[in-house]
Amino acid sequence: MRTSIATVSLSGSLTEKLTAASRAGFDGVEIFENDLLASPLTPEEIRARCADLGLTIDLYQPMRDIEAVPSDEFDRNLRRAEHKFRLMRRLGADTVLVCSSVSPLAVDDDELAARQLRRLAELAQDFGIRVAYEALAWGRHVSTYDHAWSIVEQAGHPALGTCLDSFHILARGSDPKGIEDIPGEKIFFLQLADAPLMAMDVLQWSRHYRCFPGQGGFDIAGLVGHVIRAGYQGPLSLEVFNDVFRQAEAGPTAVDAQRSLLVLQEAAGLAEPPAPVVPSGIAFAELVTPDAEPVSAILEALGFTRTARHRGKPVDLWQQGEARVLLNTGPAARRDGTSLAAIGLESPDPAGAARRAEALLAPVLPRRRAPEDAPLDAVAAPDGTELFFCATDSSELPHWTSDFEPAEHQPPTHHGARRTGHKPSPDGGVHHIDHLALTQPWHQFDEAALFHRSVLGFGAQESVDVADPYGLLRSRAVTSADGSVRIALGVGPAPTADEGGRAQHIALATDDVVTAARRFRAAGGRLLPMPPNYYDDLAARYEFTDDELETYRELGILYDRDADGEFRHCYTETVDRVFFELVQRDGGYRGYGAPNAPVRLAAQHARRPVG
Ligand SMILES: O=C(O)c1ccc(O)c(O)c1
Ligand SMILES: [Mg+2]
Repeated sequence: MRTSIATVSLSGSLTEKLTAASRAGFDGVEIFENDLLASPLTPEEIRARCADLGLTIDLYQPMRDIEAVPSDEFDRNLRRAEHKFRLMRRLGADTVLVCSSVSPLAVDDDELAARQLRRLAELAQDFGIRVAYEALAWGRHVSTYDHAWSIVEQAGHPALGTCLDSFHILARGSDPKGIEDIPGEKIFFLQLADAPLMAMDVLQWSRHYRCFPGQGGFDIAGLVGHVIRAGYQGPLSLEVFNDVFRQAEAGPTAVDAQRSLLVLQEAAGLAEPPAPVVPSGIAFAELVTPDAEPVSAILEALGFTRTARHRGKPVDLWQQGEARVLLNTGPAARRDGTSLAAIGLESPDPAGAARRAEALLAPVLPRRRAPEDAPLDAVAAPDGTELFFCATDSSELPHWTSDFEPAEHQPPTHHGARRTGHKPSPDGGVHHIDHLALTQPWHQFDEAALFHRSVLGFGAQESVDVADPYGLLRSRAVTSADGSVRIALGVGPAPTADEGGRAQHIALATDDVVTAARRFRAAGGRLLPMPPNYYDDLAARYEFTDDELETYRELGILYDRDADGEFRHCYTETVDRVFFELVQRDGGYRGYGAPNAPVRLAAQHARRPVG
């Protein structure tokens, strides 16, 4: 279907918004009146700019407080409307949105509302314009879509129809099934916005927290299904008032918006992009660092072995069980310091995964980063992390490991060997990467969750808020259905957050975190100490033996439990942005130890040099 976006959804000048919408592949725009008022361009110039960019102007909006008012007031409203109709002619826009009145002058009289809207439609018709009447969820007397439709129906004029807005409909808790009772040709416009489910004033909710479909808690695809079954033929148009998007760069926001519509159309059965290819494991995590020493020392103390080195680049492969960490001391590190730059995802069909990603507007990266590399399909996540689709054990596909040659004087390597599953390692060894935690730029949290869900076919868990001593951290995990890939997406306290706010980490799975922690320490590793008060509290909440508790306290091991299992975890020191976590996940524990995160964050802040 045709796609459109309201200029209010994007940041910047009108010109910047139009350019971003066009580049992201939108067919049209809704011009928000304020964007036009503030623009130095004449209506004719805006019209020409849109035409140059291949955009139609699908809606001009909003016209407010028109209907159900005393007749002298209505006469003034008609005069105002006529003025706007002339403007719309100059713009080349043929549909105007009229939202239900919030005026104290408006009376609760549907018959009067219908009569006045009919009069407005007659005037509009003289200008070749159609009026789309929308119920604002906080309208004074009209606040539901079915009420707005019944007034439109009463008015009975061909130039008057209704505008449906998913936010107003779903925020009021209306049943969208009734949409199917509206004749499709009377649905003049469809505006789409999602929102996180919150208990708050509906106007504030709408003006600040709307988000793109798939980023909130509403069933937008279900609603669209009803609208399509009603026979609606117009565009799918995004109208998102959001405090974050207002500040973020328009270009990436427009791409995020277009991606949300692609996924929405797939969910509503209106489009069939290449199917998701869900990754089946983490092949590797790649750290870049300007100085290999500190991270190598930690890896070594954790029991990793440097098993191989890249044939053409300063990249080492460190391995333990199925956990593989690449340590890259190439040029990128000088720019970013120590950070998690890339993730290798085991994929049953790397080319298919890349096709899916490309169809969903993920930036596809060159298949070879350097001439000597094996060709690998790769895309960039919104935060710039490179995602490689790998097939470590496939006989037909190029191995990423073939770029590496065994390190000298090292024990025999396992890379390239057949996957044997996760062998129990009661000796405290690490057998695989349990999860990766990536901190997103402050304005890309919703985008990141939608990206990982839609491009990689992951499920997204609920977002959790974690108290940091200097702000609030939000975290949301995206995982493959079987839990073989888990990525925790976080967002730091503030745009200006220090490096701590942008920390990343690699969590390593062990069957025995106590032994693993002891071995790490015995090998010279430094564990993050936790405050004694935490262990007092653990003693109050759970029935540990004194010995057990003392062991946890001594090693800085944290504990959590859910309905399915238990979680024990501890942390290494931090190098620049990066640290490691050792985790023991027992039973079917699904979380990431979120209740312990405030204590961990405070402990990490306490270790940071004061500056
Ligand atoms: O918040 C508002 O005023 C407003 C205006 C126009 C719309 O289409 C809408 O959904 C909300
Ligand atoms: Mg609307």
